Amino acid sequence: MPALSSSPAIEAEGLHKRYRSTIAVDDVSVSIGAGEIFGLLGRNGAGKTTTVELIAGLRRPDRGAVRVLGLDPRRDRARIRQVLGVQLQDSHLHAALTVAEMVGLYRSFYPAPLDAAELIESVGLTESRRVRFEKLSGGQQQRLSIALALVGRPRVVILDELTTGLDPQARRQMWATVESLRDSGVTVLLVSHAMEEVERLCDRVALLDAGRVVALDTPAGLVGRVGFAQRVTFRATEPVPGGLLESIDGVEQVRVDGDTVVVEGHGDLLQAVSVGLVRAGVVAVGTRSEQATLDDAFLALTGRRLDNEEETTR
Ligand SMILES: Nc1ncnc2c1ncn2[C@@H]1O[C@H](COP(=O)(O)OP(=O)(O)OP(=O)(O)O)[C@@H](O)[C@H]1O
Repeated sequence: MPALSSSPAIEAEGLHKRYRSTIAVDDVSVSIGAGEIFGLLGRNGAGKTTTVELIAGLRRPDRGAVRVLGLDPRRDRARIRQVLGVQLQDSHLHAALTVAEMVGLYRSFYPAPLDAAELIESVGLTESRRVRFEKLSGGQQQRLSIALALVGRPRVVILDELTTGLDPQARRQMWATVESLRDSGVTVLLVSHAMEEVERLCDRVALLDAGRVVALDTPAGLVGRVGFAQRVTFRATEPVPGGLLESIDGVEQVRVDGDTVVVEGHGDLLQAVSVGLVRAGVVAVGTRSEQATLDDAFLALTGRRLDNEEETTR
């Protein structure tokens, strides 16, 4: 096998998967470098889970090819199992086994597994180590499935919806776990629909929509495609004179929805808008300023927000 540093850890080319009438994955190609944290971000049903199942060798693509550390995940199953850790949504684990028993069982599959007590502690399950899987909360089950993905010291890890259903503290703990994986050179493929998580953790992100990669870049690179950098929102106590906001330096777009005004643009927008309103004698209340986010990038690229509740907003 060639030196890992010079060859991608994961290479998928032209992946295609159809379930009856649904095209779940449509010509997806990604090349993920060793030691990278790579995010697959998209709405529910975008094809994220199917894509990682194809990469992990759990499903057969209709077309396309996959290599993980130079191995074919479907042909080289035994070797893949030693180097690839997979945590999928809805893992069906043995309901009657306790946390400690499950970790013990999985440790037996690997030549140099992680220390059981340390692993259980790292996912915050020490107090629950004698609790059976079926009695764990959803968040605890999820943390156990992550521990089991890591137990064999994999060089590549696939994590599907890492922190869905976890409380904020457990979520931060999981993020720290992923960051320490990266620090030790492990390649992480992270599936998520939580943009905050992706923005914080990922070196690069593929935005997936309706089975296709619509953009692939660093989080900052994706946000840079939005067309504006800042958004200022306020409520006007009286109508804003026509053209006033549009004439302010840096303003790109103005939207008015009832008494709420949204201004998008570049530079020190908050300062510029505030000064412009004061000069015109307009009193603004509830003013807030935000940076453009991955969600804005997703909206700009697909016309829909990542958040499934909110359909097209412009
Ligand atoms: N086993 C299956 N049989 C039929 N259709 C499927 C199957 N698995 C997924 N699909 C469909 O394929 C599409 C992609 O699903 P997939 O689970 O890969 O998306 P996802 O982005 O992971 O979504 P989620 O975040 O909801 O898991 C969806 O339309 C889904 O309904």
